[in-house]
Amino acid sequence: MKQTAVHIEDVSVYYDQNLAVSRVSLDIEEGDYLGIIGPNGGGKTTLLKAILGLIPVNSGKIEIYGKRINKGRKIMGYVPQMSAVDKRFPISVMEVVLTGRLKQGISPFFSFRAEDRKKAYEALEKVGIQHLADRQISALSGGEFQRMLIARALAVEPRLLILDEPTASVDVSSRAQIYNLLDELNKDMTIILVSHDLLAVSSRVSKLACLNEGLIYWGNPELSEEILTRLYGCPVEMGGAIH
Ligand SMILES: Nc1ncnc2c1ncn2[C@@H]1O[C@H](COP(=O)(O)OP(=O)(O)OP(=O)(O)O)[C@@H](O)[C@H]1O
Repeated sequence: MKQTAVHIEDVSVYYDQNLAVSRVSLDIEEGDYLGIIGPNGGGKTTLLKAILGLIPVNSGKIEIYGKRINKGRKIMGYVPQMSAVDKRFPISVMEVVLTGRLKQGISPFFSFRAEDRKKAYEALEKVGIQHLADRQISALSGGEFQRMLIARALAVEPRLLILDEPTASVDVSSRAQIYNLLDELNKDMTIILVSHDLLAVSSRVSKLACLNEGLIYWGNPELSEEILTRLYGCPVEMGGAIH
């Protein structure tokens, strides 16, 4: 039997008095490729952050490979929304990817080991931008920037890769490259992907969760008109991305 990678049980998250995620329960099995879709403000990023242990849950519990979150965190790689990252920061691609190798409790005179540099370079090779290792991040295209963020998450050597809209702000060919890369990575790791790209998500993922505060649907990636209407509160075309 497959191991449960993420166990989410009756989880609710509030920001002050405002409910963002309401009583969500779902299990993600080892090797799954879960897509999470839903309207703006539907709680997708909040749920990802709760899985990562970046924000506390107000009720319910989350376990990563059978353990409470803090212990599981080292096995998760996170690709945040690109808009959450300052592109103007004067730092090279390699330096960003190396931050994925940082351990907690480092000293002020910390320096990366040769092993860290090797792993970071391998992560860049995996996403196909090793030739950009020394480039400043301000000089990257949208697609290259996204792949750098994925490389940073891979440098953690995660069992679980969590991505928040990795195809936002990239062109059609970069989008296809990123989806192909995720298909490849899914051979070795469990993936959770938040996306507004309904067609791509429903054709690539192995499980689908539809979130609008509460879980509207969870199961095989078969999107019906009825589910989409309930999710977005209006009739929706499958054709493209929804923002
Ligand atoms: N740091 C915060 N403080 C207060 N409220 C927040 C905070 N972050 C998110 N929220 C609110 O929580 C709700 C869920 O937001 P969240 O970002 O999780 O949604 P989302 O589904 O990821 O949206 P989007 O598709 O637009 O990225 C929204 O109403 C949002 O305004």
